[in-house]
Amino acid sequence: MAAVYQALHRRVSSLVCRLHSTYVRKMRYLNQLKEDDSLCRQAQTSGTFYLFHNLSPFLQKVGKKYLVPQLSAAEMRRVLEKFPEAEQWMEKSVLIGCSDEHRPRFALDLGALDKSVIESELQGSFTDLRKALFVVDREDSPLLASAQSLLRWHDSHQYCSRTGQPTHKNPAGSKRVCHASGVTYYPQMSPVVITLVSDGSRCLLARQPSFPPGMFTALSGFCDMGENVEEAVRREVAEEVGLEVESLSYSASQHWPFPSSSLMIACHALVAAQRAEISMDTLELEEARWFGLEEIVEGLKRQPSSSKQGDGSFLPWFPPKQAIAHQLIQEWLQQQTAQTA
Ligand SMILES: NC(=O)C1=CN([C@@H]2O[C@H](COP(=O)(O)OP(=O)(O)OC[C@H]3O[C@@H](n4cnc5c(N)ncnc54)[C@H](OP(=O)(O)O)[C@@H]3O)[C@@H](O)[C@H]2O)C=CC1
Ligand SMILES: [Mg+2]
Repeated sequence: MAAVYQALHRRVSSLVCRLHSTYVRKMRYLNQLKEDDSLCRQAQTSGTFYLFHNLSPFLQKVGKKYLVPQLSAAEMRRVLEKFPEAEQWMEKSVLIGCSDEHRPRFALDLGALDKSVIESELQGSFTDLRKALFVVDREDSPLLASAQSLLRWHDSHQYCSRTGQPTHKNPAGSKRVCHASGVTYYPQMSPVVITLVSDGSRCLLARQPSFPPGMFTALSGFCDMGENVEEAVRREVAEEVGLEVESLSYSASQHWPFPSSSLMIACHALVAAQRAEISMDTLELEEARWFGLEEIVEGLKRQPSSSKQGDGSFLPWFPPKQAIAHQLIQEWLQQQTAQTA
């Protein structure tokens, strides 16, 4: 009877499994790898690897395109064989996803090894993430950003903040544990609000002194402890430009790896047109001003390289498509165009 029941159970489970979408099965598999250490160790032998060196991803230039190569476990072993000290280094890798066919993907930072040896062996170069994100294919950018953030988190959480003892990564890299205190540490992101303020016919963009010349973007700021998104938006807009938000709406979110790991929560906010005089926080911002529809259209067309004028000043340009600020500006433009049509 028990055997019949077990067979029936297996049949129902496999039917349920087949009914699940590719996405659901993929997420379940990834979760299993995080929970089951021996399964994850086994997966490392059949997975693919993205390489980093001191947090810079490895890219290959083919013609004009920059590719993000995935190395097989065998290729990884061949690279690591060149460094006797790195024999066990595949264990340092962290799980960053899997293909639809459940081939796991890992990221590994080889920062302590001679980078020129790896670059010539694999015919490519370790490239600063600030450049890499904007030259690789659009679907590769989020992967590089989250892989680097996870590697950065592990690098900066080597010790327990309670005991000072080393912490230990689980095979998937989804947590670190201090054996002395029993404390488990999980990777963290800082929530940041990014807000495109409008007065109904214009939108407000600002620049910090550290931005490249001519670049303007939406207002942003880290959420304070205990704050919700609405409170953070209202406070940041009040602090940075002295305006009071009347209403706001959520647009989208994005993980952003700079300077460490942030969850950017993007919103549109409205201020009253008759109370739209800017009073800028000069400690954080260099310039903050209203932009009309035409100026936004022109700014979106402009490249950083074409923004410099004969007199040395710069015409405004906006963040590239990969940044959520770009999406906010595009949405505002569409809304204005629809209103004026
Ligand atoms: N993807 C996108 O489209 C955009 C992304 N951004 C990102 O948004 C983030 C926040 O924007 P920003 O205007 O600078 O933020 P804030 O307006 O909050 O000001 C930044 C300052 O806040 C302090 N701070 C408070 N909490 C943190 C924390 N958890 N981590 C780091 N600093 C903190 C730091 O001060 P101190 O150093 O004095 O301690 C820092 O200099 C930036 O990292 C930026 O890269 C911004 C615009 C567009
Ligand atoms: Mg700010």
